Amino acid sequence: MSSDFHQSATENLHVSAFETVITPRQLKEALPLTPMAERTVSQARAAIRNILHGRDPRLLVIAGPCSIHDFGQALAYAEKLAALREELSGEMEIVMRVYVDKPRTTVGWRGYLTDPHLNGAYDFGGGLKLTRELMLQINDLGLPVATELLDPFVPQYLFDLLSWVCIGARTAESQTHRVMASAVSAPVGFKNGTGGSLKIAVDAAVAARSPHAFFTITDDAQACIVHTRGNPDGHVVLRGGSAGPNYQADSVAEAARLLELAHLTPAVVVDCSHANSGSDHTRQHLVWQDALAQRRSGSPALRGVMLESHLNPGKQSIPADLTDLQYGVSVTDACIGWEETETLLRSAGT
Ligand SMILES: O=C[C@H](O)[C@H](O)COP(=O)(O)O
Ligand SMILES: C=C(OP(=O)(O)O)C(=O)O
Repeated sequence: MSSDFHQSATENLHVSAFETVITPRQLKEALPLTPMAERTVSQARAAIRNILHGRDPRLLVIAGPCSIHDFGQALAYAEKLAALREELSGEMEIVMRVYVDKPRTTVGWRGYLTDPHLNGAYDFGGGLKLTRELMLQINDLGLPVATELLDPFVPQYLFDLLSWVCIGARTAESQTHRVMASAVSAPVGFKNGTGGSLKIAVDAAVAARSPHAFFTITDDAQACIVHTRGNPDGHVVLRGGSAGPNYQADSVAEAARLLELAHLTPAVVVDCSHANSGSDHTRQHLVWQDALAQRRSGSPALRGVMLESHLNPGKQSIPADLTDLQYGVSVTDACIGWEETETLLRSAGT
């Protein structure tokens, strides 16, 4: 940890340390994209684009833990999901949620990327290495990876490994995130705001479609300005809001209408969790079934569904003694367990 930073009467008054960290180039040289991972990402991005733009009738399914907190458990989940992805590939394009950077309503554990040891040590360098290794191994299984884009410098380290990216409900209105999304090589879904505003998500997709310029770092961690071309694959993720759920047909139709008005492809993903389930994992199946019924009744805009799912159902608080953690149970939002995940995914075609 370096304490060598400039302090004057007007700056760094609330800072205790600056700490240098591995550069994007060093991380990518230590853990390079494998040929298999490159194939997984390229093929999944193309498939997801085709689904979003209505050229592939299959369902996009983004399933996985609310947050990753254990490497081995994440990989055990990935192995099961990779097998199911293969089996159900005629009906759906399955992508795994590998969410490592968590936005908190106030405070709380911020995820595997920033605090991989779950102990408040904020070992970002370790979190970057573990996350890249995990995402590589999952891609090497042939299973594409999805994550939430939260921290502005993370894309340089990890985004060659991502097939689908989300801007969450707490940041969809943020210009910083919208302009970053304009640079992302994968399709980006924008959640409606926590208050329920659909306009926030549609405005975000409109903003991200345009070219922008913003501050970031190069692969060598040199401060730079990146000039972007704009992301043509922005879409909306309905996650409910403080007034209640918004997965129903009228909300999907309204989202599609607003996207079309903005000259964007009317592509909508329904999140079965968060405010659509009242954060009650035992209600996710109701949203899943409703979304599938909408598709069966011919709703063309509903192109994808998100599930928060882990090896075991429910959630747990992070205990003081980490050996007390229950195996495969979420440490953030409650998830459905693997058994129910498998049942729901298999039921999609019936
Ligand atoms: O998806 C996860 C959570 O809903 C989000 O990170 C907010 O969590 P919190 O309200 O527990 O802080
Ligand atoms: C934080 C998440 O969702 P939201 O932004 O909808 O709260 C999430 O999907 O992990």
